[in-house]
Amino acid sequence: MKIAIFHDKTIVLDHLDRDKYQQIYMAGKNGELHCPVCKKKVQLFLGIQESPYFFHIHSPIDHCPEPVSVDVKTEQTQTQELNGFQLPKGRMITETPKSVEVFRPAKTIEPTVIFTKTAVKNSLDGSPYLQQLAGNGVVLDDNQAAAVMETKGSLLVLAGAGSGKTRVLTARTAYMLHVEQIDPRTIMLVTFTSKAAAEMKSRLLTYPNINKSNLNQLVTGTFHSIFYRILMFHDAMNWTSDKLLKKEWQRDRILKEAGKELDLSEKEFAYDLALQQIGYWKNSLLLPHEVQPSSDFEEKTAFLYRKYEETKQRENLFDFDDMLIGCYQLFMSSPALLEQYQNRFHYFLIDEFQDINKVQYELINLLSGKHRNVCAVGDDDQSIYSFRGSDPNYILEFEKDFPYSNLVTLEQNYRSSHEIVTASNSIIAANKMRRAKKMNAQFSSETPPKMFFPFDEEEEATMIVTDLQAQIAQGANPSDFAILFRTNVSSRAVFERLASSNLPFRIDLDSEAFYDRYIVRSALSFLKISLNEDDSKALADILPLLFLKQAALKDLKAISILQDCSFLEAISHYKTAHPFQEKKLKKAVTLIRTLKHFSPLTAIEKIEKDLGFMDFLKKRGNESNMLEKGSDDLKDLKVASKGFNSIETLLAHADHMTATTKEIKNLSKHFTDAITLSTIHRAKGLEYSTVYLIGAVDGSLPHDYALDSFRNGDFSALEEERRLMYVAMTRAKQQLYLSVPQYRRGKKANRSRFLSSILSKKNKTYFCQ
Ligand SMILES: Nc1ncnc2c1ncn2[C@@H]1O[C@H](COP(=O)(O)OP(=O)(O)OP(=O)(O)O)[C@@H](O)[C@H]1O
Repeated sequence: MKIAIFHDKTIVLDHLDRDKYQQIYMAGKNGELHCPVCKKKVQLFLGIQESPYFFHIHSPIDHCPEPVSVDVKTEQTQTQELNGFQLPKGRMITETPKSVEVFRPAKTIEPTVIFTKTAVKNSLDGSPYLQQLAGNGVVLDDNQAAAVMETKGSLLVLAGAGSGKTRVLTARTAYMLHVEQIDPRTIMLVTFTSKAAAEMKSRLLTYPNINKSNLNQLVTGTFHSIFYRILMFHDAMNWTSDKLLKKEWQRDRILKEAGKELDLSEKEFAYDLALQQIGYWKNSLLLPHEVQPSSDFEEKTAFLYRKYEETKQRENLFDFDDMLIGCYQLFMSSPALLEQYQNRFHYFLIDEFQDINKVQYELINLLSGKHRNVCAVGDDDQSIYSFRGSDPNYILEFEKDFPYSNLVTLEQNYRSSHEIVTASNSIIAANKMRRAKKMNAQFSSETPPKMFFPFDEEEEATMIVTDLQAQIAQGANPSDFAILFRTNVSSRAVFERLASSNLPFRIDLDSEAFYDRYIVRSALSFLKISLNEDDSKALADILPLLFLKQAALKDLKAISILQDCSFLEAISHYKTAHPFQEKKLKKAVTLIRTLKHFSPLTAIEKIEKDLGFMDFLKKRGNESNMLEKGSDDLKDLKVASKGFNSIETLLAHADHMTATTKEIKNLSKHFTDAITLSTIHRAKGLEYSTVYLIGAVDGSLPHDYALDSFRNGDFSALEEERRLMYVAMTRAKQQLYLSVPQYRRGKKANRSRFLSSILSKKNKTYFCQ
């Protein structure tokens, strides 16, 4: 049914402005929509699989006939007869749509190549042990078997997405232990996470002829855990765990202390980004005196880096990066010790080699100096950690440092359908810096990937949650689904929609809740103090935005007592050395007072423009976090605020969401069957039956900062973004949905430039924006 009644107005979907769909959807949820025929409650279906329609809440099968077409130009006076039914009088809210935008149905991404199952030879005659493994369900194809059995000399296993890296590494270890009878103490097996190491060990235990005592002698773990053990063994006094700066806030505290010397504001300077930059320098083996800053931000950060290292040294502390640098320095300063370890380790197996950084690479280079038996397993197309110092060049130029090494390429993708694999292949093929390879799928699915076109982030969230609800109602398990996004902040709308549904979901947020973010909180504090002029927390939050120091807080409180006025009023009496500033403060107070009379969106726009929030953000400039810019937070807040009629309801919602985020962060760890909400980075190595990738538009994926670098002539960041899209797409086994919202952060968005390669010529015309 395409017609419904909203209060006394008739809504005809085909004539409804695109930006109103979400509002009407919410009206339906709130019981404000009615059937024009039977007058019972209806809701708007806003999903991915079908175009929107109204449905009766209590009977999914519409029993009322659709009234015939409505003449939208007719101004209705009393009543109107439609198909024999009387429709309520009243004006239609949709007579002339503002925009010509119509709902675009989801688009199927047809594969460009027809599926032909590649005959995969399972190398059973190669080795009786591999036959035994196959008997145990661990079948290996020819290339996998080669990667398992080539144990002498260095080997690069270029393993495409879903090609069975883990299976290969585990089988290779078993093969070395059982068939080649290699002493487990001479093998070092490095994984990307300690969970991966534990999983590999427990899998190995199920393999024939592998016993626990053998496994216990194997040196396994992450780079950090392995090299920390070496340090502890040789210099336990200086490396006890109580000296480790485990938490980010501990490192942050040292940095902020150092920042006082430069008069850097705790709130305004992006200390999180500075910590990340310091980690990058350390992982690239750049000591403080070797850093060559290329911007004002880097200059300040280089100063903080020097101070940070001095503090650690003085207080005898260390951080995670020091574990690797410390070990590297230990080997460099003690050739005898290095030789001892070179004699000890004969074999190195390194997983996720594409994410190796300089210090890790140098350590392996040093330790393998004698035997050169390095087996590196990785996929250059999945290198996504350059901000931490990882560099795909190590995999691209492996043969340079390990001459005479062998290469095995794993191109069978056992995870994803042919339709997903071909789409992913087309996308990644556009990267220049990569080793050529092409994945082949093992099965075809009935359901090729789909692109869908929500109006904006809000509708995107609604459409996904509607789809999830339908699929779970039909028997799918919540854990089959993942919703992936580029940055934490882009998960806001979908988080909110899931939180108000009854679907179980988990989220691994490594940042604060959206409404707790500095810029968002500050903007909301203006609204709070407008409602309650004595809100001291809100007062403290807005001071930097009024270009006042925190020290002013005490004075303002004193003024409010002495002059018996509110905290807000006190600002207008505040004396500074500059009359022009005092005048500005007075004007600001008048403006803040008026905010409560506006809608949340208008009020935020006033904060942005009339209160000089935008100037503040500009001044913050490149010190703000590159990835999650403050000005973007304000845009996101404006999108979120559109759904609220009053400032009170927006503020209540923000409080509720902040509390819910904390609750879900804690609770969701215990959920075993839940939908996953995750950044693409965190989803690396994982797989799900169905993946929804949100925000497949320029500015989101690829991220704005990569587009900026590209404009400045550097294409490497853009290539990393393309790899991120590739990683996201290849997490899906059966079904992949790419969301291309038409508006993002209140502005018209262009579909991600990466998608061009999966659109046929016809489709390209269709998508021209
Ligand atoms: N020879 C094989 N036959 C059938 N299934 C296989 C084979 N090898 C691996 N698989 C299966 O394929 C899936 C993907 O394997 P795995 O997770 O090891 O891939 P990966 O190379 O680590 O992927 P990615 O790098 O994309 O995370 C797993 O479900 C695994 O059990």
